[in-house]
Amino acid sequence: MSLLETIHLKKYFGDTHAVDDVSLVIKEGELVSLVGPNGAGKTSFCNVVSAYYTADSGTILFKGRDVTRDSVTARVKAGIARSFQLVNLFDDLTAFDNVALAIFSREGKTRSMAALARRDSAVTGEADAVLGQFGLAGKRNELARSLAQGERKLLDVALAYALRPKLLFLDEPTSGVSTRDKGQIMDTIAGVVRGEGITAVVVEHDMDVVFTYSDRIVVMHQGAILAKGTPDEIRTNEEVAMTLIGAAGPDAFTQRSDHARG
Ligand SMILES: Nc1ncnc2c1ncn2[C@@H]1O[C@H](COP(=O)(O)OP(=O)(O)OP(=O)(O)O)[C@@H](O)[C@H]1O
Repeated sequence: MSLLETIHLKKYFGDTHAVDDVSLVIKEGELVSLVGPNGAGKTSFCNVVSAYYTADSGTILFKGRDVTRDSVTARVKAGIARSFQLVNLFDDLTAFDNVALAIFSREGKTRSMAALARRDSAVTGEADAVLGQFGLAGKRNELARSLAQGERKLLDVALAYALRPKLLFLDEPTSGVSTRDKGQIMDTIAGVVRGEGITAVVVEHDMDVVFTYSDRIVVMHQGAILAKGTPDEIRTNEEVAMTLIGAAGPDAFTQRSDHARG
């Protein structure tokens, strides 16, 4: 069943067609990777769907309802959440307090409720459970600023997850971490979203990660959709390979990652 449908969605910045007539259906429960060269429009697409940018034209249907003109808050309430390319944490608060505050904000309360959050057993129980799901229970009392980069990325995703979305946009959740940490981060994220039946759209540059974890891949180029399909279909799509890695041949992705490893 379709969870999200964009119809002829457009967002322009002057002459830049950041999102250019994108019609896309995201089905309930799938993990979709959104890939494309720098400037392809991936983040802009996420921003328009999550209301950080206003669409110039087109329609966004979420669970069949037109949310195109709804605010960020209204879309979060409807079940759309996102994390950002640059993590969005309160650095001077502990991992636990960051999650507790996300839970409070879901309830429409504000940062000034931090002290109260710590005494609210429903919130503390849920925050600890979320930290556990993201493998961060041992980091509960550490300041966000002191966490390793991979832990910060996971905590950032945990905050978006704490909003209890039906649809979660994750903007480059593995950027800036080692290859080994990428696997661990994606294992954790995929485990949580699949376990909870959350639909996820992941912006990602690392094609090894993309091919390993995606149910479906959407390739953007110059604001538009260049291709979409299963990992096997995208892996063997020569136009996609030329656009993403500048190499031709049906095995281009495999050779490229063998080369990178070897
Ligand atoms: N707020 C903005 N103001 C002006 N131009 C913008 C804005 N946001 C995005 N753009 C432009 O829109 C185009 C698409 O950018 P976007 O960040 O969506 O691409 P991307 O595929 O996410 O790139 P990357 O992989 O580098 O993050 C780029 O040309 C970018 O400069």
